Amino acid sequence: MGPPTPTPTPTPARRFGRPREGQSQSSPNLYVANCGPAVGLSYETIASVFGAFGEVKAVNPADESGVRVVVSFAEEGCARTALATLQGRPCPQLGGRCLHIRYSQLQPQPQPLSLGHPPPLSVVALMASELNISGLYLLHDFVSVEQEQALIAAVDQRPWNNLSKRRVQHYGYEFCYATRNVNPKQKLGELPSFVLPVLNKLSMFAKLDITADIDWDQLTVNEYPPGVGLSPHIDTHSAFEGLIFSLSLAGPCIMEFRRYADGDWRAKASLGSNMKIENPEHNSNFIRKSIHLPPRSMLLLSGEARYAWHHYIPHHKIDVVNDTVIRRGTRRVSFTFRKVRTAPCKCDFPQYCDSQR
Ligand SMILES: O=C(O)CCC(=O)C(=O)O
Ligand SMILES: [Fe+2]
Repeated sequence: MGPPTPTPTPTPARRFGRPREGQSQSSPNLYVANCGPAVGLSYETIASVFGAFGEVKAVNPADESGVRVVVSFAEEGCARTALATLQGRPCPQLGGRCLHIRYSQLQPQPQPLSLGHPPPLSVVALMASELNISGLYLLHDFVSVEQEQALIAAVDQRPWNNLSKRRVQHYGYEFCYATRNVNPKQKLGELPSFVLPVLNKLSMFAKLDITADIDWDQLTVNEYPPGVGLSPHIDTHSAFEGLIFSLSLAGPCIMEFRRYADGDWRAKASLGSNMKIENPEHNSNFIRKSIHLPPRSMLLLSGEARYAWHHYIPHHKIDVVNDTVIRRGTRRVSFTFRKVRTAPCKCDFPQYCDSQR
């Protein structure tokens, strides 16, 4: 068997192109060649280098090569200065690479409705910063393809528990789906040694001013067959501490975040409201934001993202990420790292908090 082909990140590449005839030749978007995750430069690093010229709204892959990106500034003037300063010169902050830069324009797109699937409900973000949810972070390429393979091989050698639509493994503490909680008095053991490289790398988040130096003691591995998702939920506040990391492996998914206007949908149902909301999917009183989680990316839920937003993986065989149609052809395996809570939660979101009711 040859080396695994990394699953390509769906890109908004076709959304951008060279300015066409009749289109303005300058733009807030820059096409930048010779940098990207394939040469060890993360989107965050690129955003910070270009951020020296003004507010960067997004850095997107320009195609599936991993060495071409589109940097979108909030203002055209900032793109102009960045292009004039960086074009064709070695950039010390980007490993001395010589960048090839030109303007790039957002191109009008045909609607993909003829493909026989519903239109996307909302724009799907590729970077957490686009969602503007406090405490939500996404790091692309958090593990290498080789590490991904080793992690998957390790869990495939261990027994899976079958749920109705997906399989799970629990380490550290068993997670009980009926109570959505753990029994803190029943420790199964330490986290397995095959996740140590991942745990060590979590300290990278310290750069984001988050103390990630935590003694993680609960790991849930989820295996989702193609098209299987996860119901909207907030991880029980009293069960786990305030940082939850989730590593996506093998296949991608879209994760939707929902902020319910009336607090927790369950609170309303249990108050005997005549709205009879038994399932959050029947309550439309929320705002939603979606993000694409590619394989090998690490998601962090903290603060408001962890405590006040439901997270949800829609049950779709086909996801539409902006103009790109992605078939979930492979299983997705996620590793969710959590710290079991030993004292009541005292978060700033009592309306969602089972410790504060
Ligand atoms: O699969 C994931 O990334 C999320 C899993 C999750 O939300 C959970 O186990 O509570
Ligand atoms: Fe969760």
